[in-house]
Amino acid sequence: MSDLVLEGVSVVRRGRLVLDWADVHFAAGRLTVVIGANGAGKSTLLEVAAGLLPPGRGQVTLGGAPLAAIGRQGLARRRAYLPQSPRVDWAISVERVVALGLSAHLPAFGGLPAIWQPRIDAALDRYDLLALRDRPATRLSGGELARVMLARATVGEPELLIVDEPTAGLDPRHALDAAKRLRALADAGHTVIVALHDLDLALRIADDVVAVRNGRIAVQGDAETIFTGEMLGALYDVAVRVTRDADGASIRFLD
Ligand SMILES: Nc1ncnc2c1ncn2[C@@H]1O[C@H](COP(=O)(O)OP(=O)(O)OP(=O)(O)O)[C@@H](O)[C@H]1O
Repeated sequence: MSDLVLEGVSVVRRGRLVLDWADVHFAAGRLTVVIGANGAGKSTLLEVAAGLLPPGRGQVTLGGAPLAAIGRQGLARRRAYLPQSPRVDWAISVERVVALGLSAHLPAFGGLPAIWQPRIDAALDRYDLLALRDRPATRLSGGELARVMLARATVGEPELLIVDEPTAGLDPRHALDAAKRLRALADAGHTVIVALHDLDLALRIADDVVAVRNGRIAVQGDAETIFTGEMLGALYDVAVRVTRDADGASIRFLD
């Protein structure tokens, strides 16, 4: 498993600097939560980290190798990226959508080799989708589709997993389950990067935090140390109290 490192990364979109000299270290075996206000640059950071948006300046390396040198197929085998609000544009079964997560591993021609079927079944089971496997993915609720997309992103057990707001639209049971699955991947040594607005969930699952403000990395490091009311207050311009007790930590916005 490999660390993902961004060095001096800047991105200009439509003439605006939206990521300014980002130096970020995403460690293998850690779950890093990316937080920040709307428009701060979280999705941009994740797209660059996934190798989908080339930075105007700086470089991104996985296990010491620049993403460009790893190549598109090599990268597709090693990392999965789940964008914010993913869509399915035509009627394809839930099972087929999940199988798409294996595309980079499959031979170029022919059907799905039987050896992969148990992986697909396990991914459907993990995300509580067995009853929906033959349903067209265009006929699902928002939360059901979000679970399908998580199953697709994780079915290949990618070394690097990057997910943007994966729990948006999930009910509490499924959000907690999804968060636990992401945690389990990090515990198994994978590099897991998750952008989240749900700060309670972030506190619950993060090993590390990267806080983005106005296109700059405001702070990054161990969640225990830097997840404080003061840091969150400065990040979101709102008074925040972080309380830690026997049940874990919780966040209260005070105004
Ligand atoms: N495709 C694009 N073209 C031009 N500007 C963009 C594009 N995508 C994002 N931006 C701009 O880049 C900045 C950062 O956007 P980004 O989506 O990275 O923020 P974010 O922190 O993920 O926000 P949110 O929490 O609302 O999802 C914003 O000012 C946004 O308007």
